[in-house]
Amino acid sequence: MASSRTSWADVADAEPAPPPPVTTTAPAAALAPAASNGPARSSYVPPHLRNRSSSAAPPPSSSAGILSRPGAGPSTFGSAAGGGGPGPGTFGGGGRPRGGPRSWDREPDPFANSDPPLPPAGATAPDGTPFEDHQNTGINFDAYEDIPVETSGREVPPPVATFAEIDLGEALNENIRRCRYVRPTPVQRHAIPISLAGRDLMACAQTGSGKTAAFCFPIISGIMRGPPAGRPQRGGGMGMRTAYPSALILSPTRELSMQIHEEARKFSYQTGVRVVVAYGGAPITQQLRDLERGVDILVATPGRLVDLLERARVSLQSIRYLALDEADRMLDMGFEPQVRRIVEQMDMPPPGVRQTLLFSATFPKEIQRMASDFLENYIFLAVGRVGSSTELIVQRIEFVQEADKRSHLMDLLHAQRDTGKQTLTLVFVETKRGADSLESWLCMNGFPATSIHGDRNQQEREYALRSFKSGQTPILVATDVAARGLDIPHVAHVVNFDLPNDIDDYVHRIGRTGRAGKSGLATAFFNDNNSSLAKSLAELMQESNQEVPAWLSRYAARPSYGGGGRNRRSGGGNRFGGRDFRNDSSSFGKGGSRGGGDYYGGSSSGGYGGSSSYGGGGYGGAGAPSAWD
Ligand SMILES: Nc1ncnc2c1ncn2[C@@H]1O[C@H](COP(=O)(O)OP(=O)(O)OP(=O)(O)O)[C@@H](O)[C@H]1O
Repeated sequence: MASSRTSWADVADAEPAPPPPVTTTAPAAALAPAASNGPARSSYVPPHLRNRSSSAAPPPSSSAGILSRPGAGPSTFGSAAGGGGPGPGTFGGGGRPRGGPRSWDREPDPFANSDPPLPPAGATAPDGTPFEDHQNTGINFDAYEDIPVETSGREVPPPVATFAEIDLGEALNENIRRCRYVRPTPVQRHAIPISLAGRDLMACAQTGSGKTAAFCFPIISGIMRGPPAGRPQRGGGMGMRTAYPSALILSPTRELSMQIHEEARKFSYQTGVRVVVAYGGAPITQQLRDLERGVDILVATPGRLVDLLERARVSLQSIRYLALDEADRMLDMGFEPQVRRIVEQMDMPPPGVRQTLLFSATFPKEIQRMASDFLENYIFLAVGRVGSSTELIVQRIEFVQEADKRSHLMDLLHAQRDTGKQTLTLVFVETKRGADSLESWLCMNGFPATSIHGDRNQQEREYALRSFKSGQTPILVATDVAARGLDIPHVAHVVNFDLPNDIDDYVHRIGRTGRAGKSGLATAFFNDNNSSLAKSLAELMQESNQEVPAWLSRYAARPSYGGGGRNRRSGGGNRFGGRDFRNDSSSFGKGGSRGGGDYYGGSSSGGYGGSSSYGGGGYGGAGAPSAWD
């Protein structure tokens, strides 16, 4: 892998470069406060200088200082110092912790628990080969080489082949090395240059293909180089302070927000960029304290964010970057009202002023159309077919009657145990009650299991996830609350004990295995109750080069099966939905009516929002505020 080493050598040897010009399209209006820095502001070090020694820090009137963020004004930037706010150094401004520019030395090391421990740069493996060759063991980038890529939109920036080709900044490059990322994945190759060029992006790429880094890297890099964020200032009443993040990353579940936060903290380690997470089910006081220390990137679930906005503890007026992970989920019926409220009805700068990045593995056309309200002159990127599953996942569909499911699962688990390999198995069920009961039954039968669903409190959910990840309980029974985004190493087998109603949910569920180039196995129990999924399932399997059982093809061929429900693939003439909806002459434009076209809506109660498995602080069951998380 000579090319990999080359890219790392390039990264490692790079001289610290002077701050390059800001490449985003954020408006470059003059930053008035820069000229009137008071004493408090003199202690402020912009993010792009925070990874340098204090002697190297130029005065605030550097190139970054002539740029403004949206909504920035004298009252936003630094007024805390003069207006009864904290004194010098109390709030480091822009999220930098207290103290001088070297204060990141005290930043907890997010790589401390790396498993195995990270060897020093340049270390060699026992066989004498460079360590880089052994990093991310099992990553099979060749699996991604022939992947079809579609981009559309005006003036699409070209992709890159290595991280060294992209000027992300020295500190971020060092963190990429610490993460042991040798080469960008395909979605990163395309998405990072597009985002760095300041363009809005709707990106679709298969599960486990590195989308988190694809949106985090440009955001962190842009914040490091861009104008300083506003410091927390009084404004919330009762002497409370309002935080002004520069970037907002929204995700649909608490666990996914926590995971993105952990990832983003690694990527931004020692860059001076501060990442804070806010999600429901956890005490808000700690989150408020974190926000008061300053925040550049806020990762949040919609419900908790609305709470913080209503308490005036967060303002979105300084947002330069908005990212929606699992964007199709965030814009479907369950979440759309809250997301619109956050993005359109609060104080967030409009599209074209902020930069908006939407990512998911699935992107139904109707959701694309809706998403276009949030974007301006955007680029559509599809890496692999939209909504397809990776060929790295071997999919097996077995015909199992409801009454036989448990014994069938037991057979699978016994067979797995007989191989002697310690693997993690994720079992998806439809209901919260079903999850509890299957968990107990497995435990009674000698298979250590735990469960995660919306009726468990947050502590229990987090404990379950930790216990599963560590292998202490190698079986996790889950509802769809665990279907999206979670990146759990060593999940070798996903079992769809109950199949979902929607093929996209199936794609996300099985995507918990076969990640980052590793292979995985997904087994589904199919019976007459799942007949409406037959056609889309058979199509998906065919497309992923999987063997489709003859009986499933027969089910799929029946005219009464597979054509309805929420299975957009079966909408006819629109297989895979892997196209930019703007290129589809039959699509209705911005502002067109909803509910037509190939929307897989069915009834609203049958849509995502109504699934009983999402409830109780998760997605919300029927009638519950789905995103109050
Ligand atoms: N360039 C890279 N080299 C090696 N590993 C990578 C690289 N980029 C990301 N990864 C790893 O790949 C795994 C999957 O990444 P990530 O969770 O971002 O996938 P995703 O595309 O967001 O998946 P999903 O659609 O399920 O949310 C993670 O463990 C991540 O650390």
